[in-house]
Amino acid sequence: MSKLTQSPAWQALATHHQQMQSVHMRELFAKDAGRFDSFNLKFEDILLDYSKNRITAETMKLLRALATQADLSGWTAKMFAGEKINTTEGRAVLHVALRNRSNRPIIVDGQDVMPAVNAVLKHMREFSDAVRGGSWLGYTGKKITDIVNIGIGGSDLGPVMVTEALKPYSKRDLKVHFVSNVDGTHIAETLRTLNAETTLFLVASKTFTTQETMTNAQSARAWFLKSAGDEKHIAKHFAALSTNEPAVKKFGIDPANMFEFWDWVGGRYSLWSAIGLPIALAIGMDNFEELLAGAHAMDEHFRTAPLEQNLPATLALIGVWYNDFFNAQTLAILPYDQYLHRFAAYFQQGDMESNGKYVTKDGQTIADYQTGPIVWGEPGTNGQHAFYQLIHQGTKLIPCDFIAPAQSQNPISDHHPILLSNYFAQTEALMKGKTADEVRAELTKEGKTGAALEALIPHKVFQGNKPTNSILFKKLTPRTLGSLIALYEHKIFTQGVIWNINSFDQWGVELGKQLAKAILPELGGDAKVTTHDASTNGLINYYKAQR
Ligand SMILES: O=P(O)(O)OC[C@H]1O[C@@H](O)[C@@H](O)[C@@H](O)[C@@H]1O
Repeated sequence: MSKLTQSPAWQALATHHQQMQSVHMRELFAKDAGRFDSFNLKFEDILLDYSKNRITAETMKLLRALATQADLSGWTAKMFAGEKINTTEGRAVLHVALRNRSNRPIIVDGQDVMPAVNAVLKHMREFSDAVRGGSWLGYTGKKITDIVNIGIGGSDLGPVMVTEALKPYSKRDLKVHFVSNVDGTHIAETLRTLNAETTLFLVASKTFTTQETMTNAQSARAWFLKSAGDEKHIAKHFAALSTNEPAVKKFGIDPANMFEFWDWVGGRYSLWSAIGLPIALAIGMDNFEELLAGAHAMDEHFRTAPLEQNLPATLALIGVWYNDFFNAQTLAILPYDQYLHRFAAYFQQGDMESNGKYVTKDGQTIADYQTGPIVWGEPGTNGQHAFYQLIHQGTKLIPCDFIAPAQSQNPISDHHPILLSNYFAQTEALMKGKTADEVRAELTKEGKTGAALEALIPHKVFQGNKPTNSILFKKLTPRTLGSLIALYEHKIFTQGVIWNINSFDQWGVELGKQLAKAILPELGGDAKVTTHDASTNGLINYYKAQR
C-alpha cells in the first residue's frame, strides 16, 4: 500500500465511505432544511452550491484533514513564492505572477519577475491598441481586419476558449482565427477567405519548435509571400509569442514583434502571458487586464481563505472523494452558456495534462489510488439531448459541474429563463431521481394498468443520488471569467498536491512526438517499411500503397 492510502486521513475517509455508500442525497435533504446554507460558498458574485453531493459535514471535515495532511498550504506558499515545484523540469510555477495585479515582488533565481511581466503587458497594450485602433498598417497601407493565431495545446486552447467566452466584449470587425492542427485542411480552410494585405499572423509557441505550429507557420509565411513578394513585409504581418528568442529571429520575425514569456509559465497555464495577445487584440487590453484582475482575486482567495471557505480547495476535495473513494472515472463540465462552449475542452488539457500521472513526485509508481479524472463536457442544453441519458440512467457514476450566468449577454424573449430552468431542473433530477412509486402513480394517472404498467416501471425509474456542483454567477464578464479559470486551475493544483504528483510537467506527450519523427522519413519513397511491429509496418505499407 502507498504512503497516501495508508495515511490516517485517507484511512478515515475509507471507513467513512463505507457508511456513505448507501446514503441517498434525498434523505440528506429531507433531514436538513439548512443543507444549502451549510454547503455553499461565495466568491464575489460567484456562488458555489455543493450541497447536491454525497457528503455530510463529517465528509468535508475528513476531506479537509486530507488536504492538511498533504500540506496544501505549504505547497501553495511554495508555488506563490516562486519555488521550483516543477522538479522534473527544474522550474518555478508562476502563472500567478502573470496576473499579480498587486505587484508584490515574486523572486525567481534572485530576481523579481514583476518588472518583466509588466513590460510585456505594456508591449501588448501598445501593439493591440495600434492594431485595434487602425494605426498598424499592412504592407499596402491597409488596416488589419483578420488575426490568425497559429499555435497548439496551451498556445491555442486558452485563447480560443477566452475569445469565444468574451465575444460580447470583442471588436467585431477584427476577426480572430485559430489554426492548430497540422492537418493542412485547418490552415487551408482558414486562409481561403483571407487577404494577405489585411491579415496579421501570431505564431504562438512557448518552445518555437513544436512541429505542428512550425509547419503551419511556414505555410502561412509562404501564403503571405505569394501575395506580398518581398520578405521585408513580414515585419508588418507576423508577430511571435514565445520564450525562444533565437528561434523567433531565425524564422525571420522582427524582434520588435516578439512578445516574451518565461519557462516558469506552463503551456496550459499561459493564456495570462503573451500567449493571451489574441485575446487582447479581440477584447482590448483593458478587458484583458480585467481578466487578469479576476484571476488575481481568485489567487488571493485561494492563498488566504481557510479550507472551510476556500472554493478551489472545496471543488478539489469533492473531486477526490468521487475519484478515489467512489471510483468515478470522469468529470463532466457542463456550462449553461453558449459562450463557454470551449470551457470543457480547455480544462480537458488543463486537468488531464496536469494530473494524468501514474508516478509520484518521488518517482514511485501509483498502484492503489486514482489520479486525474477524464474531463469532458458540452454546453447545456445540447448535452441534455445527447449524453445525459447515461448520466441519469447509466451504470457509471459521473460527477458533474453545472455552470451558468444569472444574466444573459443576449436577453432575447424568454430564452434565458428557459435555459436556466433546465440548468436548475437537471441537478434536481440527478439528485432526487424518481422512485418506482412515483412512476407507478404517474402511469396510473395516464390510464396504464396491469402487466403493461408493471413492465414499464423499471425503465422509468431514476435512481438519483448523482452528484453535482452548481456554479452560478451574475454575468460572464472578463473579471468573472478570470476568476472561474483560476478557480479550476487551483482545483487542479490542490488535487495534484493530494495525489503527490507533479501537475506541471507533461512527459506523456513526448513518446508519440519521438516516434512520429522517426516515421516521417519512412513515409517517402516506395520502400517497404519493416522497422516496426507488424501492425505499425502493416499500416504504414497500406498507406504507401494507397496514397
Ligand atoms: O507552446 P508550444 O511550445 O508550441 O507547446 C504546445 C503544447 O505542446 C504539447 O506537446 C504540450 O507540451 C502542451 O503543454 C503545449 O502547450
